[in-house]
Amino acid sequence: MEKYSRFEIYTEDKMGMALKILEKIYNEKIDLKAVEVFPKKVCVKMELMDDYAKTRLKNSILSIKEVISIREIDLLYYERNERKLMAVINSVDEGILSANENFEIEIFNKYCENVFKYNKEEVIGKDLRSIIGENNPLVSSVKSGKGFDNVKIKFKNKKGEGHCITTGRIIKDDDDKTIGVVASIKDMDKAIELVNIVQGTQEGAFKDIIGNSPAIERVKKTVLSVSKSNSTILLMGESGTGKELFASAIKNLSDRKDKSYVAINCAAFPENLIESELFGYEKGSFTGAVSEKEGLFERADGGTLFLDEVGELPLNLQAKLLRVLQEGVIRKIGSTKETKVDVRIIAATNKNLKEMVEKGLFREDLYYRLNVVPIYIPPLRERIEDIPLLVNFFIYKLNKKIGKKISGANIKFLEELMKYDWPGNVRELQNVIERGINLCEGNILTTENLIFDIKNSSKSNGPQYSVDIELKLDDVVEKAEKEAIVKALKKYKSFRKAAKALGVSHTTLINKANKYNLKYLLD
Ligand SMILES: Nc1ncnc2c1ncn2[C@@H]1O[C@H](COP(=O)(O)OP(=O)(O)OP(=O)(O)O)[C@@H](O)[C@H]1O
Repeated sequence: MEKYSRFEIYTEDKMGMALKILEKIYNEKIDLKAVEVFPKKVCVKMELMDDYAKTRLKNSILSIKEVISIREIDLLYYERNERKLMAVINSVDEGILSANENFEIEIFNKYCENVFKYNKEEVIGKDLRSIIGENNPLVSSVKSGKGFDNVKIKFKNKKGEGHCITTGRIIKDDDDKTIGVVASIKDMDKAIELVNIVQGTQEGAFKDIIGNSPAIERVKKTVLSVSKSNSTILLMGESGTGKELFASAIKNLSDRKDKSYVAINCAAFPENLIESELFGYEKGSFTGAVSEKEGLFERADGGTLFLDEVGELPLNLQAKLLRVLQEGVIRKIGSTKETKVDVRIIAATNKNLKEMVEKGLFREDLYYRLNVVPIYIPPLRERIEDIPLLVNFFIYKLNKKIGKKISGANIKFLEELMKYDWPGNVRELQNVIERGINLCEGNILTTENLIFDIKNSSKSNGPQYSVDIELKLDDVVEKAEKEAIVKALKKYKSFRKAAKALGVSHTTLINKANKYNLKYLLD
C-alpha cells in the first residue's frame, strides 16, 4: 500500500492560513495529495518524506507567524471516515458496487471481489462496462436516472460466465442530476441457498398451513419452539384440524428434515397387521413370512415416525411402543435379537387419551411417555377468522383440479360458512368448497352452491378437551367466553337480549363480540 506523510497544523483563527501553508509546501517542492481546512486547523496529506524533509517543512511552516503548533497524524478525517465506511461495506453479506456518471467504478467491496472474480485494485476507476458488460441495469440506470429492484444479470469474468441478482439506486446532486449509481449484489447460488433456508424455516415449513388467527399462530409458535429438539410430540385435535400438516411441518423444521419421514395411520390396519408393519418380522416367523420384512421403525431410523391415530393402537402394541420410547430398541416378530433405533416420534390423536386412560383403554405409562410435548390444534369453529383465507386457498387449489376459473366467494357464502359449526373441520371445509366449485355456473361461489355434509349435525361431535393439559387458563376463559357469546347470540338474535341473558351490559357484549369477530352473527 502506498505511504504518505500527514501533518495537523494548529493556527490562529485567521483567514488565508491554508494558502500560506500550501505555499510553504510548494516551495519545498513536496507533492501535496489532500488538504482539509477547519477553523484554527489545517490538515495536509503529502508524499512520503524522510525525517530530514519533514523537519525542514515543519520549520518552514512554523515560521508563519499565526501557526501555533504542528504534529504528525496517521490519517486525515476524510480518510478515517472512508475507512469506517469501507469496513461497514466490506462487512455486509452482500456485494456493494458503485460507479459515477462516467461509469467509473468507485466502490467494489470484498463480496464483489468473490462474485466478479476481480480484485478491488483491478477495477477501481475502470469502466463498469468493461467489467460486467454494456447490457446491464447499472449502466441503463445511470442513463435513465431510474433505480431497479432484484434484476438478474449475467456477466463474463476471468473464470467464465457468472450471474447474480442486483438492486440499484441512483445518486443525484443538488440539481437532481444523476451522478452515479450504487447497487447491491447477491450471488445467485447464495440467493438460492437463502430460499432453501427460508423454506426449511418458518414461512417455508408453514406454507401449506393457511390461517393467521391468534389460535393458529399460537400453535405455530409452539411448533417452532419444540421442533428442533428430539422430544416426542403429541398432536391433539379433532379430525381434519391439520394434525398431519403440523407433523410434517415439525419434521421440516427439525434437524432431521433431510432424514426419512415415515407416517402410519394406526387405525388403518387390522390388529394383527399393525405389529408387523411397525416392527417387521423374521423370515419364517409365521406362515406366509417367506422373507424378512423391514418394519417402519427401522425405515424411520435416524429420522421421524408419525403415528397418526395413536389412540387406536391395541393394548399389546402399546406395551411394545412404550419399550421403544423408553429404551430405543425394537424386536422383530419371530426374532430374539433387539435392534437399536434412533427415531423421533410424533403421535397424533383425535381421541381424549386421558379419558381413555381412565377407562383402561390406553396405557397410562405410554400416555405420559407420549405426552412429553402436547400440542393442541383448535377446531375450525374456534378460529373462524381463518375461514375466508382457507376458502380462497381451496378455490385456488381446486380450480386447477376441477378445471374451473372461480375467482372467489360472495359475502353471504362466507357468512354462512362462518356461522356453521364445522364438526369435520378444515377437511370438511375443503369438501364444501369442492362441492361448491362443481355446482357453480358463474365465477363466484354463492349460497346456491353451498351444501354442508349431511352426516354432520350442526353441533360438534368432536371431543371436549380437558383443561389441564392443553391450554393456559386465560385461553380456557376466552374459549368458554366466546362459546357462551356465540350460543347467546344465536339463540336471542339481539345484542340487548343476549347481553341480558349473559348478565353483562350491552356495551360489554358488543366489545367482546368485536374482540372475537362475532358481530357477523347478527348481520
Ligand atoms: N390450516 C390448514 N391449511 C390448509 N389446509 C389444511 C389446514 N388444516 C387442514 N388442512 C387440510 O385439511 C385436510 C385434513 O388435514 P389433516 O389430515 O392434516 O388433518 P388431521 O387433523 O390429521 O385429520 P385426522 O385426525 O382425520 O387424520 C388435509 O387435506 C389438509 O391439507
